[in-house]
Amino acid sequence: MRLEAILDAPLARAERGARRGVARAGARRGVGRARSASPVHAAAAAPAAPASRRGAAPTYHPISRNRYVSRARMYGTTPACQCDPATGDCGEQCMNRMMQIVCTPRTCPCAPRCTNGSLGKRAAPALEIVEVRDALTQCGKRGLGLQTPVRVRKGAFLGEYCGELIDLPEAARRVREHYEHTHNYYFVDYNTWAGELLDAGLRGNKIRFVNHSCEPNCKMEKWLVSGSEQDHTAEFQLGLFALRDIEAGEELSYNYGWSAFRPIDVASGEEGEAYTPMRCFCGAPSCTGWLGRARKAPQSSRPPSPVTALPSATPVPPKTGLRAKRPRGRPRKDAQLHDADGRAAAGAGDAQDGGAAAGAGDAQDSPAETPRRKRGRPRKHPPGDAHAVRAAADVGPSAPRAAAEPVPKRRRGRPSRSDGAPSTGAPAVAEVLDTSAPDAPAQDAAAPPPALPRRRRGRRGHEAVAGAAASEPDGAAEARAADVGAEAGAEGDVAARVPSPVRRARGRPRKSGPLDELAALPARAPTPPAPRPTPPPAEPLAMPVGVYFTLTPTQVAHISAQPHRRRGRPRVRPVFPHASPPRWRRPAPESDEAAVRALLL
Ligand SMILES: C[S@@+](CC[C@H](N)C(=O)[O-])C[C@H]1O[C@@H](n2cnc3c(N)ncnc32)[C@H](O)[C@@H]1O
Repeated sequence: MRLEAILDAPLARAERGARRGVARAGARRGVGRARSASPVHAAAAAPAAPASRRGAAPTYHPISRNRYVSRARMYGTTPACQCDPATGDCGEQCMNRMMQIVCTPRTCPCAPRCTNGSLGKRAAPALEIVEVRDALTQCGKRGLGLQTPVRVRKGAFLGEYCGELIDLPEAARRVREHYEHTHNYYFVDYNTWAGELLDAGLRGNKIRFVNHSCEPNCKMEKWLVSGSEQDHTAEFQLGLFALRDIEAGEELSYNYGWSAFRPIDVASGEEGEAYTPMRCFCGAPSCTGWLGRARKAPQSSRPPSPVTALPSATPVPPKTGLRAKRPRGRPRKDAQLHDADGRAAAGAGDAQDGGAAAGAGDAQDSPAETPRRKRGRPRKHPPGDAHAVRAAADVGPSAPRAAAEPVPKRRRGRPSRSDGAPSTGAPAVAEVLDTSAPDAPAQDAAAPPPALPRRRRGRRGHEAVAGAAASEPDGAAEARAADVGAEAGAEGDVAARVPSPVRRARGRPRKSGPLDELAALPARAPTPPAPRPTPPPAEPLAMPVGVYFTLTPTQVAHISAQPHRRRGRPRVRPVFPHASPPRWRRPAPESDEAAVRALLL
């Protein structure tokens, strides 16, 4: 008896805590105590613990706003809308609302009547969410689900997807320690380019229970709540909205856009090929049978990844949405590496994270388009001048609409492969892959040295992988690099794809060298290349997450107009909206004497 009491104590404490938490939440939202006694609720809202301890699905801590685990929250301003405070309340015509930007009460002209505030504070939909919480229900093979007990109109806000902001190494750790054996994943993509996810597995709210459907009745949207992409201070909120009128008792669902999460995929255009297929049990008439893209899932030759898939947020929009941004010109030579559709999809997916910019830039690396870049007006700034790019795209959060203007300038200004300037763009895995395959014959001594542009592309791609490795201390990036290499083609050897030191040499090509002497020798019968040793299977690090495709064209243009970002975590810049200038900024010297004195100090 005493032993049982001891064993039951943690669970009992957890359930008491869960009841208290639910009761508190219910009291805030006007829900009675009786509902919190449901065992489903107790299990769902109990404090988090590894599932292996109790042999049950992992529980979670209920939270009502995002927690920042891998970094501190960044603060910044959002643009003020143009609504008329006399008549408007930031309704459907609010510019911020249309761009999925949350109004800041401090700057919104309609405050305090603004209805476009933080998703977590939107009062009217919150009532619906409370009702949805009580409708947690067993959904067979899909586990728990969420349904609404009241009728919901189209476009209604149903709740914010709350979770913990984590980076990729932390996500990998959580998958291995908490989620892998449950096959339940609660990651959604937060900032692709920064490698950040929102995880509702350990801490979250009821929106985490919304299942995937191939014919969803909801959609997940990503709203900017503060800061800007340009300053790397952007923070977001994810919200669930009704796609159509939803009847009472209907289960809520959205299209996860399930895919393997690898930041470098953003640039490669190979999104969707590497994830571990998971069967979809949504039961929709048009169900593809798989979470994600059915046409690609069965083709995956990779063994099931231990770090498997997880849901994403929003449905993949028609890929034609960004096709207009594709550089004009002849069709690309390499259909796989420069897949326009893949690029468009990837660009759209991370458009919020600057991915569209990278997509456009990488597309211009296509040899077919190189001559086109040299036409037109001469550049005002030297190629690769980040300031020039920034100046062309200098749109602050207070001028979101002007962001669409500089897009073409920026793209023209991107350094060509032949001008020798360092790339300002984010190197893509596509570059690694593109370099590898064509340059493989260069190992043959009789072959001429490879062309310089390809060497550059390969080097940049290599640096991308190396940079990622440097930023991830536990070697996750190496694993990912190997993973990407394995997924890139039949060879699966990322080491063989990384250019040799000779090919990575900077500067003009040598006039003569060992390779030239070899090339000058009389031709001989080509010897078949020696078979490459099969590399040991790399530990996969594909963490399936979704990609958000919810940007409006204006938002896409806004992000496309911004300079490329570094990979890895963004540099956090302090924001001083109201404070005096920082101390380290000395006032400009007024005279030569003052300037000399300032130099001497
Ligand atoms: C965000 S959770 C959704 C809530 C989950 N059903 C639960 O019980 O906690 C995502 C997980 O639900 C399952 N799931 C959701 N939709 C599904 C579907 N259409 N078919 C199969 N499994 C699904 C998958 O295991 C997935 O990893």
